[in-house]
Amino acid sequence: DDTMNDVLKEAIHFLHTYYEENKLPINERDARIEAVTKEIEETKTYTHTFEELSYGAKLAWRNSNRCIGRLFWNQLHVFDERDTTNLEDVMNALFRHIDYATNDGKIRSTITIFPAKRPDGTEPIRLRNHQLLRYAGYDTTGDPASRTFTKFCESLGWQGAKTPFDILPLVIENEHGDCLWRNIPSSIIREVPITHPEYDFTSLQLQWYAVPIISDMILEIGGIEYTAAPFNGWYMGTEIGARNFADTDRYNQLPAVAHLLGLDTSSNRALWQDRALVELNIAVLHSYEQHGVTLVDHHTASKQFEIFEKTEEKACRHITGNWTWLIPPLSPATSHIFHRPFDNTTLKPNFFYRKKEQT
Ligand code: HEM
Ligand SMILES: N/C(=N/c1cccc(CO[C@@H]2CCNC2)c1)c1cccs1
Repeated sequence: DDTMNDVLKEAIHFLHTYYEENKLPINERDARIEAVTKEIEETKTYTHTFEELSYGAKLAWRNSNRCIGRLFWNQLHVFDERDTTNLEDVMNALFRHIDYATNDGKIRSTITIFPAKRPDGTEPIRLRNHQLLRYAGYDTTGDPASRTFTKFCESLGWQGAKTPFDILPLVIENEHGDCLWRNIPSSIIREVPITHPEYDFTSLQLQWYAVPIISDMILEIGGIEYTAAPFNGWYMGTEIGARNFADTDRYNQLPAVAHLLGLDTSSNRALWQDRALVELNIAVLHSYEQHGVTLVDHHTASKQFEIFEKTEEKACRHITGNWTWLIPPLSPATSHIFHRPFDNTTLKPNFFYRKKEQT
């Protein structure tokens, strides 16, 4: 049937790439393809070797068109948790991911891969969080982006302290719909209080967590969908300073920063929002550096991406990218990215959003 043929087609395409890029013998490739074909005929799916899984996750990162951080695509630590289905064990693997990736501030790019979606479409494990570390959103305080998920957590019995920066619990489910939630041990949570090198920012009472760990995307490798595969890198400063703290439907801090700086916020032409943005982003970069937590500024990140373009060119690989996401939200035209087009073709392996009806 066509699903089986789809998996087979994707599997063969992935295995050709895997064997070619790793300079592995053709006869071994053909033997592997034969074995995989048989396994798919018998079971409608197949099992990746650890090496195939690891390289597939790196390829998915390299193919992520919206990611500016792809220079380091080949440096990804992979935790293989494909045999982990017990909810308590899954929860502990998530705590281990947070701890390993944080590495006392010297962040390590890491992915943990739980069992894949089965041929019948059932998912052994579902992670309900958008990111493993994120702040709760309440009606009048916290992160508005988390309001819906916070209400869901409260419906499970979770109660936050109602501060602007309450770390949400991890919420996971198995195929039977059994749901387990746990607060993350404070010992593995690394956060950075925001200060400014010249101005006194303490009255803003801002902080952010060290490690962004996306936990709601699907990793697809060779036709296999890993629906629970949380991954992290480190932040680019603008994500925190120009979006999370600045967006009016997030922490909306530009007016408070402008007042603290004594700016005239009554006139657009005074560019008070722009001055507030720059100082807020200077504060974020300064604070992470002071606390020894990895963070990249958007100029360095653009330079690194430029090197990535060149290394891909040298490897005779066609680079794909999504211009609208790749340009940084602060001073975008200072980046070379702004001044060139990108082919936004979707290559595989890759990371995908979960389709809405699957929620
Ligand atoms: C190592 C440092 C990294 C940096 C600085 C970085 C930076 C970024 C930034 C700034 C974005 C845009 C996010 C937004 O605008 O909301 C992004 C998107 C993305 N990154 Fe990276 N990244 C890094 C590592 C990784 C890793 C390790 C993976 C996966 C293995 C990854 C996969 C992705 C994906 C899939 C997206 C698009 C997400 C979406 O469509 O919502 N990145 N990255
Ligand atoms: N620095 C990062 N930033 C992000 C990467 C992917 C997604 C996001 C958050 O995306 C949300 C959905 C659209 N914008 C906010 C942030 C990374 C997270 C995990 C690995 S690197």
